[in-house]
Amino acid sequence: MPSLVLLRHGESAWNARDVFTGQVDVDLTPRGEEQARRCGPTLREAGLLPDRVYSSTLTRAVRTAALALAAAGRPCTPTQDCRLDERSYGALEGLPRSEVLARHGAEQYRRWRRSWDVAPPPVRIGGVVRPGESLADVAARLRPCWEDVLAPDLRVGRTVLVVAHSNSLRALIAVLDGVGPDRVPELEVPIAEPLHYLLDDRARPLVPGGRYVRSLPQR
Ligand SMILES: O=C(O)[C@@H](CO)OP(=O)(O)O
Repeated sequence: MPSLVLLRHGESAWNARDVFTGQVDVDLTPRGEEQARRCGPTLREAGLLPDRVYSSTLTRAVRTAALALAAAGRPCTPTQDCRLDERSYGALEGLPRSEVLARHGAEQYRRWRRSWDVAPPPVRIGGVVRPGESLADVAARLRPCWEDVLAPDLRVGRTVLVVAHSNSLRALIAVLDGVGPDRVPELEVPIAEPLHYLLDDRARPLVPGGRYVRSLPQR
């Protein structure tokens, strides 16, 4: 039966400093590396070693995938797809969350982080303007990745691991589970905790929301 495992990368340097990250390519902290490694045995014990591994193009996701699979005894280089990249947080990237909260207030802060259709403000780098992305924008770029890359692997019964980010995974979950804009704010994806979806042969979830895979207690 097709299995899809979604995994958010381990702690990054900017997660540790509580800074908006978006598409800035920061690396894992030593703690994040350890969190990634711990996912390997968890997947192996759950019988979820993947046939195919996809990640975003950002270092923290690529390295999480590589560290987890090496720790599971199945070293591999993930196939990178930029449609799995974190949302663009535009002008918020690099700002401490506490500063954004204090300057703009709780409601605007919540809209930028967790609404369906409010995009963070654009950022100008050199002469180039990069827009912020709403979750709806992220879902729009993810849908073709789901249809053309992930779902075809799943429909032939493969186990697929996707290593990505807080918001790209929230968008993918919204697409998979058909979560509407009103329930999108409730979606949260914890760091380095594999989320397993068992799917039918048309790659539709058998249990909405999937199930987090926990490691067996240490003996
Ligand atoms: O800053 C970011 O890019 C993301 C992930 O850390 O933040 P949030 O989950 O708050 O949207």
